[in-house]
Order: sequence, then structure tokens, then C-alpha cells
Amino acid sequence: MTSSPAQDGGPVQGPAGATAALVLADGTVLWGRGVGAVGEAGGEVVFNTGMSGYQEVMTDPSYAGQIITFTFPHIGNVGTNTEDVEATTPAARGCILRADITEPSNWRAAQTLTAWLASHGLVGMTGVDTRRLTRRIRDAGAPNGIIAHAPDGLFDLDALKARAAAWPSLKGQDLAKDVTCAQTYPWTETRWSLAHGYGVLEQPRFHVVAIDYGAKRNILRSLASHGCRVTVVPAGTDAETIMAHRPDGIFLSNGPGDPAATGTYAVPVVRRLVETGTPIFGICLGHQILALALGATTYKMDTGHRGANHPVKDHTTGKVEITSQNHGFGVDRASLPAGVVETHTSLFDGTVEGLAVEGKPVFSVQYHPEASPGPQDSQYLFARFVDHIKARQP
Ligand SMILES: NC(=O)CC[C@H](N)C(=O)O
Repeated sequence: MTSSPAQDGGPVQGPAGATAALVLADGTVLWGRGVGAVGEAGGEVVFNTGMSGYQEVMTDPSYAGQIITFTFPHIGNVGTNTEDVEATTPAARGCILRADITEPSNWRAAQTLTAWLASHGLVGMTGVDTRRLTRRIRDAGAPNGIIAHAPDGLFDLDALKARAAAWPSLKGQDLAKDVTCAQTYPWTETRWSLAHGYGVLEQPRFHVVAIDYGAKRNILRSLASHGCRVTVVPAGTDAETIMAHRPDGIFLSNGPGDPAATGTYAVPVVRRLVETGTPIFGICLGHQILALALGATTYKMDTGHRGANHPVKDHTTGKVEITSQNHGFGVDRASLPAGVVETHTSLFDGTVEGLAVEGKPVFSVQYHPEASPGPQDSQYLFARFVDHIKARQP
């Protein structure tokens, strides 16, 4: 194939050594080196500031429809393994990295990140000025974009620009239905760190039904480690079926996409569940769906929160905790109805981070107390949920 620009606007040769291009919806092109699967991946381009835990991040189902820019420059150093996954099939579309991926140096490494990306059909690129890209996202909001990985260095830029510009916004998209489990199943695995003596490990005493909108495994492990027998049900399960499990508590999971787009099925179910008086705990998408069920509204944030160092204040104790976060939508404070209290607030941008219903054992947080990756400060929330359950036992 020719290395000079095609006359008809077809494929052109990128700069020397470039085997990948990131094309943003506004036509910006960033060149790099392709890793993982060959081909194209489109999505909303977001950034995550965590310094570790790239495999957990890449497998968090809440990243469906998104391409993740890692601001930490060295990603892949410890390879990948079969344990640090939050779901078996990654829902993220691809990744954008600063440095080239080096040989893994870790006793747990089973595969290089490069091979792992390829084995999951994920397109990635290295050699990108991720600081420039992150500033672009921070200043102008998370853009849609396409990563194209072409080992021959040929790119049809006009076509890529047109596809990036036409890529649909996450606003209005229900992605929870794509990542939820197909069938009801029991979850029994506990957190290994807790099981090894670093925290609470109780025998299952309470039955919790977890509604799976795209649940991370470490949330289910955290519930199991706090004495809960967990039954996981698909996102579309109705309130009668959930109550027929005779739950002591109900958990609303994290998940991808626009919470408002679950308004046809999840929101009315959660409204019914709140009426039953059963203790309810929601995380991230679960928090947003709970807010919608209570009558509040949600909105799409410009850049969202993704990382492992977000300070949040718990107004019920006055304590500040450092939290793990991954969300691009938020609950609108002005829309909170009477009787719904803001319990937690972000100390980065003052947005709502937690809610509770006055007089009911119902609460939620916008961030990720299970971490994975991230600090363990917020584990107390699982204990708070179990305390609500205990308080209702005869
Ligand atoms: N981690 C999550 O549950 C994310 C919730 C939602 N999809 C958001 O982006 O805000």
C-alpha cells in the first residue's frame, strides 16, 4: 500500500512509527502505538487518576461504553492475573496509556497486559501525551472518540473523524441491561484480605438480595464478608420476585450508563422496595437509581470522578474519608425532596456523595466503599448497612 496520502480521501500513512490514532469528536487526532486488539474502539474518553489497580479498573462494568485514559504513566508493570478482575468480561472499550507496556515484574503475573488486552478484544494505545489529553477532558468535558489500531500505520482519518463526531452520547443510554447477570445466583466468596484477618469476617447471618446493574465482585465479597448471604438478581427483576426471596436487606449495585435511562424498569422497582421498609443500600448507579426512585433528578457531569483519592465528608460523623470513585452522572442537590438527607459531600467539587431517607433504613453513596482499587476508608458503610439489618431483627 502506498505511504503517501490517497487522492480519494482514503487511508493515509500516519507519522513514522505511529500504529494507533485517537480521533476525538472535534477532529483532534493524537498519535501513538497500538497495543492489544487490532481494529477500532469507540466510546466516551474519560480519565482515571488511580496509581494502581488497572486490571480492576478495566474490568469494572461501570466503564461500559468508555475508553479509559490512565493518568499514571506506567501501566502494565505487574501484568495481569486471574484474580484481580471485577467481572470476567471487560465492559470498557479500550485504554490510552503514556508509556509503553514493559515486561511484567510480579509473582502473580499470568499474562502481559498487552496479551490480556488482545485476548479480550480490547484496543489500546501507548505513547500518548496523557497530561495534554486529561487537561482537554478537564477543561472541555469528556469527549467521544475512537481509537484505531492499525499495525500498517494506515488510517482513514476523514472516516474516523466522521464516526467519532457521530458517536452517541452516554446521556440517555441504558447500559445496565447489557452487563447485568442473565440469571439469579448465590454469591459466597468473601474478601480475601478480610478472610486473612485484616477486617471483619462473619458467618452469613442475614440474607441480602443484590440487584445487579453491573456489580463489581468486590462489592459482593464485601457484603459476604460482613455476614451476608447474598443472592444476586438480574437488573430487570420485579419487586414481588425480590421480596419473595424474603431479604433482610436489599443492595443496589453500581453499573454503567445513564441512571435516568433505567426509569422504565429499575426506578419503579426500587420505589416499591423503599415502601416495604426493608433496609436498602445503594452504591454509585444504585445510589442514583435510589435518588430517582425517591423523586430526585440526576444529571450528566462534565468530567465525572474517576480515581482513588477523592476526599468525601460524612456529615453523620464529621469524618473525611479518601474514596475510590468512578462516575460520570450525579444527583442534583436542588432536586432532593423533603425527607431525603445529603449525608456525604465531595470535598473536590461539592457535589452530592451520599443520601439517606429520614426515618427509614435506606441510604446510598455515590462512590465505591469496596474500593478495588482504592483506599479502605469507607468499609464502615457495609457495617452500617448490616447494623440497619440487625436493628430490624426480631
Ligand atoms: N460506578 C457507577 O456505578 C457509575 C454510575 C453511572 N454509570 C455514572 O457514570 O455515573
